[in-house]
Amino acid sequence: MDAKDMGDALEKVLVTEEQIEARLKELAAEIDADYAGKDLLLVGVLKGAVMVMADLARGLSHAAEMDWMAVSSYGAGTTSSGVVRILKDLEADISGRNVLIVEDVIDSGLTLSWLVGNLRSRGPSSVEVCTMVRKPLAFDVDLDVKYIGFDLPNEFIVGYGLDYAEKYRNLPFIGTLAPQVYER
Ligand SMILES: O=P(O)(O)OC[C@H]1O[C@H](OP(=O)(O)OP(=O)(O)O)[C@H](O)[C@@H]1O
Ligand code: HPA
Repeated sequence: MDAKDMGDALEKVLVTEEQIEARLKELAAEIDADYAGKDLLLVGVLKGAVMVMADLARGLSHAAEMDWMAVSSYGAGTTSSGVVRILKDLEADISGRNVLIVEDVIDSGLTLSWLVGNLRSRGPSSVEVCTMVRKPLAFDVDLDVKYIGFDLPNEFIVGYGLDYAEKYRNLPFIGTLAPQVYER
């Protein structure tokens, strides 16, 4: 799916496919350097992180492992409920491991702060966070995010894994939707 397939649903592109690709290369180089000689387990948060996980992992020289969690913090709408439930847990035992959580977006920060606390309680050597997008509300939460793709304003975004009502995850760029989409 691309902009031409969206009809009047696309409002604007905020981050292009080329910008995402270039930034992921930089982040992969940083991660390779930081974890050189160490074990690394990438933990993707389903479903939104699928795209960033796939592209980031392929950009690494490190023989990192991958595992997945699914948590639910959003209902059908566009605001976080703050209540987090584990829908799918990790298969890996992370005690003594270096864990890097891979996310598509940190918005209110509620999902990540809960997830970091949950994973820390399992005795890993380290827990860090990599996100494609961070939004300003996350500054209000005490969260240390080591790898950030883009800081974007407080607007609802779709594409590159991010959905509205489960759609638009398969856009190669990140953008906003025209207001009429929310009224349909
Ligand atoms: O910082 P927060 O306000 O907590 O929001 C961020 C979370 O919301 C999105 O997931 P969502 O629950 O929409 O699930 P999805 O990845 O399956 O779309 C996103 O992937 C993050 O996990
Ligand atoms: O802006 C967003 N878009 C899609 N999903 C999200 N989950 C939190 N914030 C967002």
